[in-house]
Amino acid sequence: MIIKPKVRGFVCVTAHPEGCAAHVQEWIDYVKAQPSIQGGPKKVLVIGSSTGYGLASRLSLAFGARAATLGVFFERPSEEGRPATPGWYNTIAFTKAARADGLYARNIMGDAFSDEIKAQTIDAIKADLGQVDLVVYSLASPRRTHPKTGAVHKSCLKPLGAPYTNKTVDTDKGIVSSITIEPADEAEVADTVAVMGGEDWELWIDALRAAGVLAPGAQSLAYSYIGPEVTWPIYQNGTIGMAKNDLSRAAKAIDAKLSPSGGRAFISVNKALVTQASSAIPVVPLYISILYKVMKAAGLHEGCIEQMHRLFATQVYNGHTPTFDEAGRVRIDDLEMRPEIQAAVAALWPTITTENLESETDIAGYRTEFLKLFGFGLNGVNYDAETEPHIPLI
Ligand SMILES: NC(=O)c1ccc[n+]([C@@H]2O[C@H](COP(=O)([O-])OP(=O)(O)OC[C@H]3O[C@@H](n4cnc5c(N)ncnc54)[C@H](O)[C@@H]3O)[C@@H](O)[C@H]2O)c1
Repeated sequence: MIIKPKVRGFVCVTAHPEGCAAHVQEWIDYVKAQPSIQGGPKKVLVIGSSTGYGLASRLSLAFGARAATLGVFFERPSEEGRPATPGWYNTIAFTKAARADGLYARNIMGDAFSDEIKAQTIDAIKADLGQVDLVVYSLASPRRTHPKTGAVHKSCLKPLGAPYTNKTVDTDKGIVSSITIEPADEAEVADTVAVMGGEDWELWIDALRAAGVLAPGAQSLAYSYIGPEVTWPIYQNGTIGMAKNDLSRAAKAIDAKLSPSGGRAFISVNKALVTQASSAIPVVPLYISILYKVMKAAGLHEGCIEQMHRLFATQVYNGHTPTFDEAGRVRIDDLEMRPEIQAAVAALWPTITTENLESETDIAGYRTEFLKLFGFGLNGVNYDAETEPHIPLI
């Protein structure tokens, strides 16, 4: 099958297996070029391990600290005439490379919100690892079937209280327009908290503890975002922000459970980056396009792999302990939030139009990164050649 990108709105419905493998290899090469992480975890469970920050976490710790990794994710396999989703191919590429390097890597494909996948994961830990010393929780999902009630909760990205109007960009067509988003009702807030809040993270930790598969001193972390005021109505003060507040609540509750044995749980606030999850948020892709322009010009740009490697190498391991902000979070978004970076973004924001989008923002870099998520635009891959889309998971 010859596979080309097919972009529909904020998703690409195709993915290229060799391109995804080349993308994973770029990340491995980055990690291998850094000094190794000392005192890192030996056995790591990553929930949401196939793309974005979760994949970058898994890969940093495998190749940077030689950790054994167990990954949990939910991806769609290939079908007749249709490639699999990128995380499927990423996971195969990661696993092959890790095993070739003598590293343990095992994968569990299925709904992490379910009791069944939690049980399968615990069985895998018992069989192969005994216990894990780090649990990374990096799920981003549009829906969750609640394991106890069976209710299906759908998350939404809406402001609270009043409609929110701002600029947004159609990243595919390059059109800057004004968007008004109506506020969420109470049920939508509750649903978004049910999907993206902390309850499932707590259920995971409770299940792992009850099964005795958390090592003494085990740590757990989850990821959040704050960003600039221009995005607050839709992010920090919107439905997703309420879910992230609940994630912070869960971090404290989990921390209280892990700290008696010398462990800890905390949230890392990460930089805004192009991922499948962030491309779906109104306004944010325009912000990212401007931010990339400003951060690249300042020599401060980082992608997922640089962010996660820096998190583990400078905040968690290598003899470091985390530096927490006033709310107890690690701020690996520190470079994004520097006053001079935010001032430059804020100055550009009102001036951006469809006409100057290409010259004044890094929309080109946004598009390149977006296509890379699906394995397109990687050096050394022949996109005109036949490629095998049906690859079994390993
Ligand atoms: N992208 C950003 O700009 C950004 C910034 C800061 C924080 N974050 C946070 O980082 C975390 C990860 O987001 P991302 O951007 O890397 O997202 P992503 O879409 O790249 O990755 C999501 C992962 O979750 C997995 N997943 C989704 N539903 C699942 C399910 N039901 N069962 C099992 N696995 C499932 C996917 O397979 C994938 O591995 C989120 O908490 C997000 O809010 C993202």
